[in-house]
Amino acid sequence: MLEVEALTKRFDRLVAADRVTFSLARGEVLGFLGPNGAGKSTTMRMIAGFLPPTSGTARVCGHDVVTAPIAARRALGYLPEGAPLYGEMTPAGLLDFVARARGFRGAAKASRVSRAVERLELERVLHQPIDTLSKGFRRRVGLAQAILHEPGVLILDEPTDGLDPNQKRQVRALLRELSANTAIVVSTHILEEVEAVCSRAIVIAGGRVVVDSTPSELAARGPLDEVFHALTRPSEAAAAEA
Ligand SMILES: Nc1ncnc2c1ncn2[C@@H]1O[C@H](COP(=O)(O)OP(=O)(O)OP(=O)(O)O)[C@@H](O)[C@H]1O
Repeated sequence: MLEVEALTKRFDRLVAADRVTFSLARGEVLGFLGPNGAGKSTTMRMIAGFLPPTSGTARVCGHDVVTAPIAARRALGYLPEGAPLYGEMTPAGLLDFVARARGFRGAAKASRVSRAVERLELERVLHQPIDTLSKGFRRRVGLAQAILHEPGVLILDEPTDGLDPNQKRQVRALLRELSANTAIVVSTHILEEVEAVCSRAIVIAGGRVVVDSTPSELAARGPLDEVFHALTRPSEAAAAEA
């Protein structure tokens, strides 16, 4: 479903993502872990077609993000960091707009929108401007637009950021449900989230993949926060890469 090949992004002298390589099958939920500035968002933005790679590429359901960006975007749902949305629109208006942009009309459009509204429990805020919603609801509107067309690949940049514990649990359950037919990449700072929803875990530090493993293999190395700390210290990251 998703193949990422030596994806690299340079910003002047900084290499924000350095030959990031992995692939992901349907049914897998990949936790993308790493400290602030590790290169997670940069990598996700390149996969989602929002940032051109300096070199390397990714294929979404077989479509190359560099040479076939429109086909790749059709097959992908993306929740950007912070979920920038059109604040003056209502969730109802935004989801209608997104469904139209995705090519749905009439009854198909209505059913896609109502399914997304139901899954993210947006009924009671549907007609309120997005700017006036709580952070958690804005995040849920962002998730609703990402899953509306039931894409083969979902790229979610910190999907549970700003959600209260009940909402976190609901979103994690939704991700498990969606994963049956989807390959999902989730970036997070929350280590227990990786154990709760992910079948794979990649740790990225200094733009490089330092571990590609499973949450249980990581947990077997010791308490997850200590393992994470050890892996992402600059000297350890360099050693793991060497
Ligand atoms: N447009 C840009 N121009 C210059 N540098 C950038 C740009 N975007 C990101 N960077 C830099 O690239 C590096 C990786 O940033 P990125 O946002 O990918 O990290 P991250 O792992 O997502 O961090 P966080 O967990 O804080 O969201 C950082 O040093 C960041 O400052």
